[in-house]
Amino acid sequence: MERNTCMILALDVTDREEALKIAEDVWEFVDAIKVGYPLILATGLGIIRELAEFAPVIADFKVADIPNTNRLICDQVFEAGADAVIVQGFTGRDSLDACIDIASEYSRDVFVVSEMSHPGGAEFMQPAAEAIARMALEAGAFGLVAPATRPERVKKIRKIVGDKLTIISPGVGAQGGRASDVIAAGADWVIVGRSIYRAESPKEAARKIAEEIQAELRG
Ligand SMILES: O=C1C[C@H](C(=O)O)N([C@@H]2O[C@H](COP(=O)(O)O)[C@@H](O)[C@H]2O)C(=O)N1
Repeated sequence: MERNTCMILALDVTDREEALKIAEDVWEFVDAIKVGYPLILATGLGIIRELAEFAPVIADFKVADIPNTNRLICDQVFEAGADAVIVQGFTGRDSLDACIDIASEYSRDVFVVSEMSHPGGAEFMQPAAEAIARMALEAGAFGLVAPATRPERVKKIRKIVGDKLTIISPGVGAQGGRASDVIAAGADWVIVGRSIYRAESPKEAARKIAEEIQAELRG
């Protein structure tokens, strides 16, 4: 993924037309579009190829099963045209390896969730987050998901992986995180959903956040 806007759109709408309209409106302000169960369950996997016309697509399925099932899932995801997949790390190294093996067959990328951004992410995942980050690094993942709601955690996880893994951070806006704070803490991309797709003008909302990020990067 080319890094220039440092922003990923989380397109969690459940209508195909609305999804395509928002993608058309905001594509110039994002480096990728993240889709997940809400949109895919509502419209089917075909939306991935349609959105790929606007930007690289990250399939956020939080893949978290035994190795064989993970393999089967990731095969479908990349067959559908996704550029990357988001998987959970808490299921352990063999399950992660299965995802990375399939991704490398398609020359595609795997992001591993280290710690989730909502309050519950601090209960069971936070204690394991650093070990998951180390595992992702050793396993050859492309990147990590780390919480924009806790920039100090992103800083800690960045220390563990150095510049070897890309960090993408959800939790900006609706969950209380600030884009500039988490970029300053070491995230490479921020993931933004409701603050854009629920805005009066998604285009203007995306422009505003992109400008905030660029101001932070200029220092
Ligand atoms: O820890 C995580 C993991 C997960 C992810 O990105 O993998 N997300 C996703 O990021 C987006 C934030 O949306 P909004 O809150 O801007 O509307 C949604 O698609 C969430 O499912 C998190 O919010 N936190």
